[in-house]
Amino acid sequence: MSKDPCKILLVDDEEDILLAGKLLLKQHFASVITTSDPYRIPGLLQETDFDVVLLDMNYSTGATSSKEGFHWLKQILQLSPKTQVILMTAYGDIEMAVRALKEGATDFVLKPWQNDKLLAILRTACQNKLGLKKRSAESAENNNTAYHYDGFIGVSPAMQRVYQTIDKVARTEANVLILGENGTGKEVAARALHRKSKRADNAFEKVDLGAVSETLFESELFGHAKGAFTDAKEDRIGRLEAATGGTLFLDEIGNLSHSLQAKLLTVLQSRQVVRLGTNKPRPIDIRLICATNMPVYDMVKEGAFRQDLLYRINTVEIHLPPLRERREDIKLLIEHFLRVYCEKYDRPNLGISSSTIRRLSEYHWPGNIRELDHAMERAVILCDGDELHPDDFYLAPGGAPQHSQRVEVFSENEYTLEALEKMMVQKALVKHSGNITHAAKELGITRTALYRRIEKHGL
Ligand SMILES: Nc1ncnc2c1ncn2[C@@H]1O[C@H](COP(=O)(O)OP(=O)(O)OP(=O)(O)O)[C@@H](O)[C@H]1O
Repeated sequence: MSKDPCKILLVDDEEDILLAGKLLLKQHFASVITTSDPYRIPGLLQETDFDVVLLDMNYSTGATSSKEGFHWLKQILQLSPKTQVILMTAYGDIEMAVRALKEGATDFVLKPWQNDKLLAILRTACQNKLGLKKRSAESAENNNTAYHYDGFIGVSPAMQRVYQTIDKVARTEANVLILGENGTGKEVAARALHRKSKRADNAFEKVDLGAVSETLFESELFGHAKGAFTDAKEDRIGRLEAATGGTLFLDEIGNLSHSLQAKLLTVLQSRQVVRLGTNKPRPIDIRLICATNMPVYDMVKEGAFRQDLLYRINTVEIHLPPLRERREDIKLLIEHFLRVYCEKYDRPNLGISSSTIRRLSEYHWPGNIRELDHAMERAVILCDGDELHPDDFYLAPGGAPQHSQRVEVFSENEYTLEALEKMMVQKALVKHSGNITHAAKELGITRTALYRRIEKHGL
């Protein structure tokens, strides 16, 4: 899973909240800073251009008035007007939260938070902020936009066709199916479609169907009433309802089992959901975007994917070409990621030799742009000199998948759980030529869990 390029500041006087928040958020966002002292906010805002501040409302012992929260909300908006502020409030403080929205907060979240709800709110806030940043950057440097297109970098004819299709369909309500290998930018395309649509001011709700278990599917997508099942402690809105007015992005739709395909189809046809444990249909007004790296048309022929569901979701199709089929974009992407990581890791003098660019352009990038992104980040971190050379990249000769060269052999003494886990992950990646979905399936874990392990073991 790719991290949102978003910088978040979490302010709360309870250390437990800070720890839980940091552990959750750093899996999904590029940078997460926490502080228990609100008086540090002005200094931290001066040091870092935070995209979002997640702010508790009360700091003094026993305080419940939220006066401090309002004070800090005002301060943040004065010091950094584009920063999105999300307030954390206790249950029952809804009136106060509404007042805070009027005073400039972007949104609020109830404590204790539900992880997926918090992540959805933060993602939307990040998109708002990044959209603002992008718009002001675009007007400031028009000369540098020739190869940029709403989150994409690339000038190849294949990408120009993608941009044209996005421009044509974004403002319609057509359902869009985005096809392409892992890491080719399917989510980037989905977000661009949303940002350019009439629904841009409403939610962009992403559901990774590869990561939702069969048992939780209905409650996650359709919601549930309190008591609908043992763990249903309170009423909960589903992701489809949450997307109402906006865009629902169903990622990895090819991974859906047959029975879940039927359930999803029923909802899409009727345009209403019934929360688990209730019998009241609720209308949903969504624009649907789906994506997959699976060969859905072959799957239909084999009976693994329902044809009627495919016809419902593929009004317009967008094919994202693999990087090896648009090599003219590789140099631009290398230069882009080099700029990003030199800034991130404070390496202003680091460059790249033209022979290295040539070598990287010849490689076949089975993991596409995500692999190039990670390779550049790793190289910038590890390079000791002022110029990146081919040796700074762990690329296989002849362009074979990167993972194939890197399976290590463990001796008996090294059979720790960690070592075994690393070995299993490597083996699965090699077997499936770096295809994350297939490797995750073989390992019996979600794609998100696999990405986490790849990061953890530095693969
Ligand atoms: N054309 C592009 N220019 C710049 N960055 C890109 C481009 N395409 C993709 N990326 C970046 O590459 C990474 C992978 O993109 P994204 O998550 O959209 O791919 P995906 O096809 O949805 O992958 P998966 O199928 O594995 O979910 C992200 O960090 C994204 O920002």
